[in-house]
Amino acid sequence: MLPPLPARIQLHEHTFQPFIGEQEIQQRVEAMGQELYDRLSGGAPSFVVMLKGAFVFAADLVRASRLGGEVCFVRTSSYTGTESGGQVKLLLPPEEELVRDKDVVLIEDIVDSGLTMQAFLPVLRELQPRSITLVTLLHKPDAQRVPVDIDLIGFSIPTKFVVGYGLDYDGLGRQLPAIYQLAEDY
Ligand SMILES: O=P(O)(O)OC[C@H]1O[C@H](OP(=O)(O)OP(=O)(O)O)[C@H](O)[C@@H]1O
Ligand code: HPA
Ligand SMILES: [Mg+2]
Repeated sequence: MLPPLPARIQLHEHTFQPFIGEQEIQQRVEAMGQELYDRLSGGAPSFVVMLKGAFVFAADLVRASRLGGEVCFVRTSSYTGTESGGQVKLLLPPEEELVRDKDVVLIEDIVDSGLTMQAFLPVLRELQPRSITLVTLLHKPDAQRVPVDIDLIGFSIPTKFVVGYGLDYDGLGRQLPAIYQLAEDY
């Protein structure tokens, strides 16, 4: 038998405590899938998944949406520990033919400072998609430093560092099935 999820998780030097449970996440993602289906009128968009953080959310959301279309992956990186370095590196760019003239559903795990989206959205727009629908599982409204137009938000959360369900702290914690938050202030 598998052990239950622990009430405290130690990643590197920090302790994390339960924040959003597996069931609550699954229920919200199912509802988001339904909303996405309605917004796109059951069409066939291109899903663009932001690696690495969005890989778990995207896997659940694309299935929950019942939509057609292709899935592609891009990768950006800007975080060390709990801080955005401010410099957003594009490590894997989008496939042009999956963006040009397509309805793009951009899947993010979190919009925090907004700097990743501020850097990446112009890259996407340059390829002239027909439309962009930005979906994020998590949003930290009080931490946002630049404006970002988000079409669909799973959970608005306070300004505390979180891990799990794809999100990491210095590479660790992505495979946790629930979302945990930093137990201490930072
Ligand atoms: O709004 P922001 O403050 O820019 O933060 C959001 C971005 O930060 C994280 O990515 P990260 O750079 O950690 O790369 P990762 O997805 O590989 O973890 C997260 O996955 C988002 O893409
Ligand atoms: O709170 C967070 N947790 C993990 N990765 C992140 N990237 C931006 N904010 C966060
Ligand atoms: Mg990260």
